[in-house]
Amino acid sequence: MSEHVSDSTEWQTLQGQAEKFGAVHLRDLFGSDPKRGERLTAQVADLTVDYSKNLVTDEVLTALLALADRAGLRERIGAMFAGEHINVTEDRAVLHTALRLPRDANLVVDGQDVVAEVHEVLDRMGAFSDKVRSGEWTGHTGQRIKTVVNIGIGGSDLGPVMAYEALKAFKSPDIECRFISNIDPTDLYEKTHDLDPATTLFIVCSKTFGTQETLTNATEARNWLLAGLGDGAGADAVAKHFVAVSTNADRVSGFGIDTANMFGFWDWVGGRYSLPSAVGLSVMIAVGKEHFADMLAGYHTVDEHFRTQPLESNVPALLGLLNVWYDTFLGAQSHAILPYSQYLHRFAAYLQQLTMESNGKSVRLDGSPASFQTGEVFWGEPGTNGQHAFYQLIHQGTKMIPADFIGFSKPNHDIGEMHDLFMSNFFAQTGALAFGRSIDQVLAEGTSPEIAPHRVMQGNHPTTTIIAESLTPAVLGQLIALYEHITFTQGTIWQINSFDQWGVELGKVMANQLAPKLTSSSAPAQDDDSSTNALIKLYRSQRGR
Ligand SMILES: O=P(O)(O)OC[C@H]1O[C@H](O)[C@H](O)[C@@H](O)[C@@H]1O
Repeated sequence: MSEHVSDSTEWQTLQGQAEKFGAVHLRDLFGSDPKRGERLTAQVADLTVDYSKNLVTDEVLTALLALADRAGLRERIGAMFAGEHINVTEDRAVLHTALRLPRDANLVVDGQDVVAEVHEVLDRMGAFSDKVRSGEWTGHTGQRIKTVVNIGIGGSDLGPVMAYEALKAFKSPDIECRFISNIDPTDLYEKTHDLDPATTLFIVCSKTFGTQETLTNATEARNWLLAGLGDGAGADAVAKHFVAVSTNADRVSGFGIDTANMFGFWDWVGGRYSLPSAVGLSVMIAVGKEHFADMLAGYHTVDEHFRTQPLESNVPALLGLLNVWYDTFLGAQSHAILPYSQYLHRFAAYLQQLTMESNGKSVRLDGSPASFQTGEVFWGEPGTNGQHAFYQLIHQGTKMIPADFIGFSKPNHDIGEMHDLFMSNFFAQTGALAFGRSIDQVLAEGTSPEIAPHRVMQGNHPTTTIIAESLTPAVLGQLIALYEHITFTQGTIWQINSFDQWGVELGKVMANQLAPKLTSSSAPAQDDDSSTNALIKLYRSQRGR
């Protein structure tokens, strides 16, 4: 580990291959190998992954696998699953994979029986969600809960809201979930103004229980609840309408939530990896503990694949290596996530935190600056909406944007011919992106020579196609674990710490320092830079301060 992977001969080999890669076209790669599509398709759990439309030759794939060996990917995978403190800047184990171990597994880390603790919390979550779903858990006035409002941000929001939306087809018709994340008061207002406090349960979800946005929203939600319930509502009412998810029991009780109503997790779960922990409580209440268990089992099958498969058939490792190829060697800046499923409409947003907070780093584990490009910008929208918005730039723009197309053979709701039409777009797009339309084809269609260049599509745009039979809780867990391990693979090659997020901290500190200058009419806004000073002055004058 002391040596830099970027100084290795394997790295240089890939640089050499990248330099001559401009001449390679997917048309030729498919033309010279009629079985490429089948050959470069792999299976992980229920996911069929066709990576044949990527800009790689067998030579490049071999070189990428050699790079993975050089970076010690196998050993790093082992270290993560064993609970070694691979998050060196926080001296923590990285054990989100333990959250989905089956009950009969064994894992003792730092003297802690991890599996027993995980299942103890899962059991408490299951019992609680059963009570809420059945109506046995009632609010202050004795009415059953109709709306569960999760208050959290970042990893304490994006996972739950994504999974809740993704699994709508599996949710109880009697319970709706809402998610408040932004400290913008309009978020709190919009999510609560039409609710009845008597039938609303808040889950205050925060790993640290120190996040300004979440604690402020939770305080105002408590005010809203007590005001709405009226005279006599106090600590007893809060106990009926507020539960907490956190690693910090002291702060939870300091906030006024009984720790009997707290669901814990551990510092070895990063926020962006925390959906399968108690952070998923809102999702469990919505879909039931059995479906939640199916989701965890789905995660686990991909975890086991990643842990045990040789790298040449290890799907998350291969896709992670492809991302390194595009990003570091071919200079791609971004990566599109294009799910052909409306239920996955928050999936790209979820992956943004997972991938960009993990791999948005420019310093290596040994403290030296990374001398190459790391983490890509992840972005995307569900097909076919994206087609009518930004696909033009992918098809005919000047940028290389590798894209993941995620689709399902069976829809959760089948209506007429709609799903076949939907999926015909899915298949058509990856074909058009790969093979394009030549000038000869365009002219042969009768287009005038002046217009023809505008209608030519160069093709050669890389895509990966991921298909499952249908979007179930298990498949959702598999998809998330796939991307978690892709992210891990990239971070390992780059020798960065994918599990800290120091960059986020500065903004938090500065916001807290600035807050008094916005609210106090006396404190002059003078000690910041001239731009910030002027902006604060404007803000204060518009607020009448
Ligand atoms: O769950 P919390 O402790 O409230 O943290 C919420 C979020 O806050 C941050 O600033 C981190 O960058 C995220 O990784 C985290 O998910």
